[in-house]
Amino acid sequence: MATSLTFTTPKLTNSFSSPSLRTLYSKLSIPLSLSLTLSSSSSFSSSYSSHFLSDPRTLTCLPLYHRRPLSHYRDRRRGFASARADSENGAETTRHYDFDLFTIGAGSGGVRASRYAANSGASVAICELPFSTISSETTGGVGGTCVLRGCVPKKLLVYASKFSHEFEESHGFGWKYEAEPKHDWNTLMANKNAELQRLTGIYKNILKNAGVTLIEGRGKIVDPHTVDVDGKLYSARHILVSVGGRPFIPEIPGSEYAIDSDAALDLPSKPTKIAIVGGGYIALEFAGIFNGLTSSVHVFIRQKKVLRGFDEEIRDFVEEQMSLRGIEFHTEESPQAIIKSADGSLSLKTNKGTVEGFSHVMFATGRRPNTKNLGLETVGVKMTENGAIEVDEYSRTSVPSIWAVGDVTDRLNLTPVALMEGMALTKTLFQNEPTKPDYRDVPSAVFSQPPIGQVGLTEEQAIQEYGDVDIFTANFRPLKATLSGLPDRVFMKLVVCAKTNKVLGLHMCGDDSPEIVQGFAVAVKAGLTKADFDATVGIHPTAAEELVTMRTPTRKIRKTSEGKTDREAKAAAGV
Ligand SMILES: NC(=O)C1=CN([C@@H]2O[C@H](COP(=O)(O)OP(=O)(O)OC[C@H]3O[C@@H](n4cnc5c(N)ncnc54)[C@H](OP(=O)(O)O)[C@@H]3O)[C@@H](O)[C@H]2O)C=CC1
Ligand SMILES: N[C@@H](CCC(=O)N[C@@H](CSSC[C@H](NC(=O)CC[C@H](N)C(=O)O)C(=O)NCC(=O)O)C(=O)NCC(=O)O)C(=O)O
Repeated sequence: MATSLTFTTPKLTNSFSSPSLRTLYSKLSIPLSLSLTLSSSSSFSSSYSSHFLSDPRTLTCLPLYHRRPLSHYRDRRRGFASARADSENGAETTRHYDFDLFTIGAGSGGVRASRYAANSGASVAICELPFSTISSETTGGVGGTCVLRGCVPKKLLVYASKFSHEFEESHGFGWKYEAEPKHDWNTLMANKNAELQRLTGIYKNILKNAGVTLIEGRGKIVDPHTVDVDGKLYSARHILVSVGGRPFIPEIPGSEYAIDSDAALDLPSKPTKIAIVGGGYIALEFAGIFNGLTSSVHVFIRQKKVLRGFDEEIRDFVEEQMSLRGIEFHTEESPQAIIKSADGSLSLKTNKGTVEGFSHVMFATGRRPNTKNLGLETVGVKMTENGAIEVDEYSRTSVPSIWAVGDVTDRLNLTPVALMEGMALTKTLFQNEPTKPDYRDVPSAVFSQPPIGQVGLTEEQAIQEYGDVDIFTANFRPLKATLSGLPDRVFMKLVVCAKTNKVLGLHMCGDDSPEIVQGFAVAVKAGLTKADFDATVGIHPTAAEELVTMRTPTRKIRKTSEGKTDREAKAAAGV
């Protein structure tokens, strides 16, 4: 994480590459008196690129400048004056660059920043490796992790796998089948891959329509304003690194037999029995996918519980519900070796013993920033120990003309956060509006089965930060389970500040949690109180209505005079 950095805040940089001042004024038909005033800022010429001027849509708009009040020009001058400070950043204001922005990596953050920069009038290029479902040093694809190897294909597989539970549920509602429904893996893979091809095409079009130049190849930074793509050099006033991350597999004997999440999304055949190492988002999501598709699933976690960092009750609840669906959890077991038998099956040796007979062993042990061979060390971009690019609050690296967004910075590794960072960067660089991404109350979901949705503080974080909190919980059997006869339950929790009545956190595990929590995240982000929740009428019968009908606190946690919570005080006193 880059929180301890003290880089300077970015200068306002209305920084477009530069046609000559005189030509620009004549094209804009700005009166000489005004142009003289403007020229005193010395950087108006750097405000619009040749691309901007050659765009016919732009030229038809230019006379509008005549009609703008003088204050408009004064405001712009403020921006341009600070653009002069670019020279302090190593960007020569008089130098012509091929592009205002050159982005390396066309994933969520890179695409978002590039197309919004282009929409703001900047000339933009983006480079990306050729498409493949599995990423490598030479393959990637426009769309990046989310679209090609993460959120999207994962969610398609989640949808595929949910049917088996629904078939089971259906019996209690009177459905009978002559034979058990069968799943065809090849159909799923073919349809999923066709969708990925469609999406990468859509993203190429999105870039094209925004006027972004797409260059296929591997980008490498050679100096603070130059990127080499497979031997061809491109200069840019700003360089954005948005290359994301890659799955990380710890080196243990036999790790070459293990698959990662890229491979797990594109297997030639369905696993019969799979070991999944790790207890994070990816591990739980794939455990649900393969369990739903009727593989035998074993999850190995080195902690006592899954999902470190999540609310403790949610951690317990999801593990219990997943176990009830047939997933076997091996807790406090660390992998030591993978052994391949003569029949091709795999065994996983851990600190507690060996489990045999796996067709696949998958590691979901985190992801690492993709910062190798990018030339970052050569130009002096600072990185953390795990290879993440260090950035300030505006996504600026230690080299002033180089910026980074998304997973490569290892801040909050979620697609919507990368989008937010990309948007903020565009505003900072090309809209005269320095903008910091806002990481408060970012909601997130785990598409496990059942899924989790959460926003705001966990109970543990709230106690730490506020001391006195009221906890409201609901743990119930949803209506559907009454006839399905399955042991499915739903858990919900509201964490409320005892002093202000503000809802500090909201957590849910059960069907539709991500969809429900997205809506409630607005309320939490807006700082609404428990009284506001109570004043909202429920929608009946839904699971979500519980969130506005939890009247009595499950527990009230209060700091004692020694600064301990009631709970800690009782534990210390042995009661
Ligand atoms: N739905 C979503 O929004 C999704 C988001 N993501 C994002 O992708 C990123 C990567 O996800 P994921 O891979 O699940 O990573 P996480 O960091 O969430 O989880 C990694 C898991 O692997 C364990 N682990 C790490 N190293 C080892 C090791 N050497 N041996 C055994 N266990 C190990 C960790 O244990 P321990 O807790 O002890 O460190 C942890 O349980 C996350 O940052 C997440 O934000 C991914 C998928 C979906
Ligand atoms: N919420 C929908 C998501 C569907 C969706 O957004 N699909 C995306 C692809 S995956 S999502 C990939 C991700 N897009 C988004 O997250 C879009 C989010 C929202 N629409 C927004 O504009 O903020 C991204 O990488 N964005 C970069 C950028 O927008 O610049 C798409 O392009 N669909 C077109 C189609 O299907 O025809 C669902 O769950 O069904």
